[in-house]
Amino acid sequence: MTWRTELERAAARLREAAGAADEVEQLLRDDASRLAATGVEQRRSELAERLRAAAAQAATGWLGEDLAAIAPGTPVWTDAPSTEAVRIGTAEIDDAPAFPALAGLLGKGHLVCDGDAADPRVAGMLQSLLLRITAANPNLELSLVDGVTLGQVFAPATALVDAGIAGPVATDHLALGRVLTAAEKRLTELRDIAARGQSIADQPFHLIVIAGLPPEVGTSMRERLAALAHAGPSARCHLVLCGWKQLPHRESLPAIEHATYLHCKEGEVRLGSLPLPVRLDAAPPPSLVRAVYGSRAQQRKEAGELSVADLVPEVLWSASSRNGLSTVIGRDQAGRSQGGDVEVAFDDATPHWLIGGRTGGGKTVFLLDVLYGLATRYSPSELELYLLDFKEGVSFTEFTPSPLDPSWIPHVKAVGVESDREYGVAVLGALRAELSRRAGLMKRAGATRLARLRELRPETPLPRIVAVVDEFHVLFAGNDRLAGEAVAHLEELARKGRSYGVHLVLASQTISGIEALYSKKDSIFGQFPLRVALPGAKHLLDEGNDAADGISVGQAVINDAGGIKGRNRTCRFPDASSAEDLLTGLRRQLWERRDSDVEPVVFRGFDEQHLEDDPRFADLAPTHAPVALLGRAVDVHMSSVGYQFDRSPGRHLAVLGTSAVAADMLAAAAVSLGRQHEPGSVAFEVAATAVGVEDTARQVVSELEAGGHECRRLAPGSILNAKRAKPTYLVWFGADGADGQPSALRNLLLHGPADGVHLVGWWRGARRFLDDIGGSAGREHCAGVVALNIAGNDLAAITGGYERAWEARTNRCLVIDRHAGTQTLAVPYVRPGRLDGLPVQDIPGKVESR
Ligand SMILES: Nc1ncnc2c1ncn2[C@@H]1O[C@H](COP(=O)(O)OP(=O)(O)OP(=O)(O)O)[C@@H](O)[C@H]1O
Repeated sequence: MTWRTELERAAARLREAAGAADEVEQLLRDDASRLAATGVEQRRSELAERLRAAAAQAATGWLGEDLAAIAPGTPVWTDAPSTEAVRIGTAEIDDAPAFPALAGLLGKGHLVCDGDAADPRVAGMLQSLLLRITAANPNLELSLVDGVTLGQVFAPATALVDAGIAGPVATDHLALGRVLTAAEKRLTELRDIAARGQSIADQPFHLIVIAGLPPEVGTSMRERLAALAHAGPSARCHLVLCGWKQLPHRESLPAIEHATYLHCKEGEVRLGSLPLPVRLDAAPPPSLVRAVYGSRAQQRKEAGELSVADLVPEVLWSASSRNGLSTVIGRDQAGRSQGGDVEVAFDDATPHWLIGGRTGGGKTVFLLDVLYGLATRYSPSELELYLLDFKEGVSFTEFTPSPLDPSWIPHVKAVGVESDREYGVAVLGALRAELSRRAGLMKRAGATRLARLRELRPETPLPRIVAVVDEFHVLFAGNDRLAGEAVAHLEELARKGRSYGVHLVLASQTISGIEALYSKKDSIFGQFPLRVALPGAKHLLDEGNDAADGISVGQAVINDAGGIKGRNRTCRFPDASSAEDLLTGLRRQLWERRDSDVEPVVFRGFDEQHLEDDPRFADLAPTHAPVALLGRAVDVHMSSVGYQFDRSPGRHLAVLGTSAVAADMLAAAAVSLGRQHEPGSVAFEVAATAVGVEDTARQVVSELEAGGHECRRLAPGSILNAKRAKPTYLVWFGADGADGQPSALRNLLLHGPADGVHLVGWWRGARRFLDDIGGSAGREHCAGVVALNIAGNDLAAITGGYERAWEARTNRCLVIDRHAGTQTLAVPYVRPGRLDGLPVQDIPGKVESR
């Protein structure tokens, strides 16, 4: 074969590679006549020059220039290149560089090399090729496989892996198998799109770079590779396949179609049928690598992420919740080029959500994103929020007023922070009652859907309700009565909420604990089609759906079909915790638009409750049915808890327990009663026989006197035999032992109410109290009992009821009215700072020891 024929072939290959060699061919044709006339040397150098020029046209800039000559600050390309050729080395004539050796890759075919990355020439070429392709293609997905150097050859590309442009480097045949499976799946998807007549031109190229095959790779995997090579180019999938060589005693290698072959011999590398040896490109300079990969990673980060501001719609409160609620939550990596925004919805298809992730996995941030997204789209007449958090933390406090910022999110009706299980159950119970109310409304209106009811009853506010329960598994802790109630409420809400516009979001670090506890798992959790798996989520997606295994903080797998495979969307969601100023501004904006000044109820498990803050206390006025205010109920609205006095038998009140909180409760009772009587119509008597109550007693006296009441201090020995000429409240701090006159006490309990004489007393010992009132026979004579730190058994002995389940604990009391048949768990009224000042052993919660 003549030199000229060879070069013509070379030109043909160049054209194949670059699609730009027409010109080269033309040049060769034009020169044919002159070639004969001039010397070989000159002809060679002329041709080399022309080929150099043609190659420079076919592969410009990042694709063709000498990487060592490119400045690190050179920008990567923002538009896809118009040519398919990429330089892999330099063709040499007589050991001197002649012109760039190109291969057609993205948009064209594959590059196959019999050497692998264990050969430094191949390693260098791979590194420079990867850099060129990355710098030139803004829309690229990479899969990196290295079965020969354990990923070493791709170490410079770590930034691409971190940014999600490349998957983690596959170093064994199993990982290679996963890469192939994913590529085959993508291929099918793109082919389907194309088959529907839609363009795939704006889909990213997928380049699989195999630096060397893992040793275990067998026939079937080689055949899969060949099949992928066959079908790949039409679906924008290309291969750089190194280490593709016949092994001794193995069956023959399948052919790789659409490929340019690179043969690495001992001292020489040949590219396709180019008649010249090729010196493969060396590894690029590290500074260039850092600059290119860093800037691509940054671009990917910016393109793949929504900011918190992107969660907010252009116009606030303009959406209708008639058919459901939805908000954007993040951006989908794969769908980036098509916008890729991921929305989540509460609608007929996904009425309830389940969110899982390990501690620090981003649950709180995800919830904040969702809640701000919803609260900015829907007005409070379209959406109400109930937020419960069972962990120690501050997740939802930002929706509520604080001393520094009086604003709140107007959709929020109730927030539980470090909630009691009782509070959680109370909120769920209230939502269930709302469900029933809506069911009644629908029946009467003849509607079967919320949307229809809203049409028929436009005057009735029927917002959708979203209840978020963070760390919901706490509700089930204990497997007791409360857990049973919680399950019953959740089941009902999950089953019927869809029809009535009540939606649940349950978030937890794990649901495995609950699975073990409740065989009803399927019936409950089957009702939660939307699954949000954050890093470390366990048992949230179907078995075998491992989409959440590799995600990092800030990413979520959203699955809208109960966790089944094939319905995952992995997205990035913005970090609300880093946008405090923006969120504060938003909260203010929403707050200023509110049409009600009713603040959300905030239940903070460990907050003190004070009588002075009770709106009911401020409204007290003289009445015939006075009520001693004692605390705030652990219910949705934290309603005030009182004990009513009238002239029926047994209307006395005993506060039981060693805690000093009892003295404060007596004070709250006395002061609130004082407000409900005209001065002079009743007398107050105050006895302080317990140690350490003198201050409180004195304060009660002075407050009652300030209210115009007659108020007598009684000394020990004279407490029960004082003459009472008018209705009287005997407020007794430390009634244990009945001042040595148990029979006088029983007499007072028995006959007092008829004359308007009532005892409001504190007994430190529960059994002492029972003895003083005459044992179980005397129960009927004191209908009001407040349990502080007393044991459940003792309480049951006093009431004759079933209060054995009572568990005394910090800052809680049980208010029992035996006549009304009520038992109310409450937070007792205390003097401000009381809990801070109490020694630990005196805080109610420590059951008295006997
Ligand atoms: N989308 C995100 N982007 C970047 N960082 C995030 C993102 N989400 C969360 N983080 C980071 O992770 C930290 C923990 O997140 P978050 O408080 O939401 O976790 P959590 O799952 O609620 O944890 P815990 O249950 O322990 O409270 C945040 O302070 C933030 O720094």
